[in-house]
Amino acid sequence: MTDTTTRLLIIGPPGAGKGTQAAQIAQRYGVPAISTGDIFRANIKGGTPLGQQVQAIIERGELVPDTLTNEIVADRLTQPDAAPGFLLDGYPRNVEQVHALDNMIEGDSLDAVVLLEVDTDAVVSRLLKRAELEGRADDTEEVIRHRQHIYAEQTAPLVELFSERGILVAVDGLGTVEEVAERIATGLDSLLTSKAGR
Ligand SMILES: Nc1ncnc2c1ncn2[C@@H]1O[C@H](COP(=O)(O)OP(=O)(O)O)[C@@H](O)[C@H]1O
Ligand SMILES: [Mg+2]
Repeated sequence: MTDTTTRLLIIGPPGAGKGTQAAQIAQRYGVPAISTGDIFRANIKGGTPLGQQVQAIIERGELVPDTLTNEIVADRLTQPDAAPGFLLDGYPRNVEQVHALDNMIEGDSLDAVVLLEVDTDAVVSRLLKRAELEGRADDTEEVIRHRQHIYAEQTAPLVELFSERGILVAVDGLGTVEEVAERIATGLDSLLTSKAGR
C-alpha cells in the first residue's frame, strides 16, 4: 500500500514567520500544525510541571533538553489528529532530534521541509515589535541574539542534511504573508507531486 500521510517541517531562524506560515500550510494539506514552542508556552502559562521545568530555560533562549523535547513530540504524534500526517514547527532543532524523529516514525520521517529564508538583522526588529504586542519573555534583544546564535550553530546544519535527502524547499521569507504563503505552496506542491510520481 502506498503511504498517504503528509509529514512536513517548517524551519528557519527565530522571527522568520514560521508560526504564521505553519497555520496556512497545515490547513492546505489537512494536517495539524505542531509547534514545540507553543506546547512549551501553553504549559508555562498553565503552570504545569512541564511548564515549571522549562520556563527558565526558554526565558534564557536555551534549548530544552533533547530527551524531554523528544518525549513531548513522540507523545503528541500519537494523537489521533496526527494520523494523516503533521506539520512540525520548531522541531527537530538539532541533529539529535532529527535522529529521534527518524526513530519515532516508520518509513520516511519527513516528506518535505520548508526553509524560510530571512535576513537575521531584519528579523530582530520584527521580534522586538512582537515583544511589544505579545510580551514573549524570550523576545528581549539579548535573548533574541542568543536564540539566533543557537539557530546558526545547531539548527542551520540540518538544512544540508534535508537537502541531501532531497526534501528541501527553500523559500524567500521576505514579503507579505500571502506572497510567502504562495511561494511555499508552489514549492511544496511541486516537490510532493514529483515524489508521488516516483
Ligand atoms: N525542538 C526544541 N528543542 C529544544 N527547545 C525547544 C524546541 N522547540 C522550542 N524550544 C524552546 O522554546 C523556545 C521558543 O521556541 P519557538 O517558539 O519555536 O521559537 P521561534 O519560533 O521564535 O524560533 C526556544 O528558544 C527553546 O527554548
Ligand atoms: Mg515560532
